[in-house]
Amino acid sequence: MSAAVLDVRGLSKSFGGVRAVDGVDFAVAAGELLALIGPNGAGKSTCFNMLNGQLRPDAGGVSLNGRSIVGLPPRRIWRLGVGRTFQITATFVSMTVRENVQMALLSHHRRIGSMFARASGLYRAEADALLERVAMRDQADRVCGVLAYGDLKRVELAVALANDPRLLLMDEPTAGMAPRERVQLMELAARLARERGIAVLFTEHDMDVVFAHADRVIVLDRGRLIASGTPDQVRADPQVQAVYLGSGAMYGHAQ
Ligand SMILES: Nc1ncnc2c1ncn2[C@@H]1O[C@H](COP(=O)(O)OP(=O)(O)OP(=O)(O)O)[C@@H](O)[C@H]1O
Repeated sequence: MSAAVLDVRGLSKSFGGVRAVDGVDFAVAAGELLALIGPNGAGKSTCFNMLNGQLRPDAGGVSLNGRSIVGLPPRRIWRLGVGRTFQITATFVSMTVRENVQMALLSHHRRIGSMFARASGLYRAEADALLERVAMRDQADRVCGVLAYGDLKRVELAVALANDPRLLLMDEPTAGMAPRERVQLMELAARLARERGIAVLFTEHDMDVVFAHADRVIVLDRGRLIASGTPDQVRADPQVQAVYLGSGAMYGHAQ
């Protein structure tokens, strides 16, 4: 396994008396898909929001390729190579698929100041190359507002890739998708992660997706890391089974 892209040590955050994230340690390597799972309220979103700078940790360290990013504003963290795909898709619905990716490329290359109307030829080839990678090239001229949900998620992946991320945070990437689309999206994410050496951290409620696509899994419960290992190790862990007992989630049913 290559050196960690993301290294998290003792990460902690409380809200009032609630220890939302409590002394959590983990690392993600280049090309690796790490799933962060846990029941509702376990601390997954709080953890994500500390990694992307939306929340400041009370304690702990977060480093990206050996550089501390704790306390940096979200924009700076994004610039350093932390991309994110959203549960609610973050594309501009009235713009075309290609324009959305061009906008992301303009922003990455710090040319967002140039008038977009005049700049519509900029990064067109790069945008099309990214769209090719996510199998959306043939829909480049459609406005995002008319796309099927699964297609929109692939555009969102291309938008995230435009920033050339070292770490990609995917917040429930397959929520709202049909089973076949879920498999396709996660296979695509895994392929891109390996090709580009991107570390991927994702949260997911669908255990089929987690066990089929994660290289490793970490489990939070009430803010604490209770298990980590391969999908098989985590599935067989009695503490993990106890946390999920009765939810049916460990057996592939909706939570
Ligand atoms: N801004 C906030 N103010 C107060 N409490 C919060 C806040 N954000 C989260 N919490 C609390 O922190 C705990 C962890 O919440 P968090 O949203 O991180 O869990 P989660 O694992 O993402 O849950 P879910 O799967 O339901 O999205 C919960 O008890 C939650 O109520």
